[in-house]
Amino acid sequence: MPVVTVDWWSGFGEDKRRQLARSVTAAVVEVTGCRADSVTLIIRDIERDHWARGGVLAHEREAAAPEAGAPEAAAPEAGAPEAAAPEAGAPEAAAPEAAAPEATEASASGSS
Ligand SMILES: O=C(O)/C=C/C=C(\O)C(=O)O
Repeated sequence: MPVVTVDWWSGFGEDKRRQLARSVTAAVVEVTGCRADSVTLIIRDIERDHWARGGVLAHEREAAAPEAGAPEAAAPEAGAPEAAAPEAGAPEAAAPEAAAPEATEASASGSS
């Protein structure tokens, strides 16, 4: 009975929540092999004044650079703003294969 929680900024509408529910559920089913009706998704809308990164509240960061982080301004259909321009310090941007367990398994099976 997998339970997935997504915390994201308030502003996405019901269509986006429905799309997220379908996509996340499909991904969990694909990965685990469980039934779709056993997957629970909890979506929590967080106001930007209750969200801080790097010690700065998001609404204050947005006020300083409005185009930098608002999902509405960054075409949410295309994915998170970070997906389009990963930050230099993000581990997944630096070496995605290093963190993937499949890479280790593939190497192990290939060498035996
Ligand atoms: O930059 C952050 O700290 C958070 C960004 C969050 C979103 O873009 C979102 O929930 O849509």
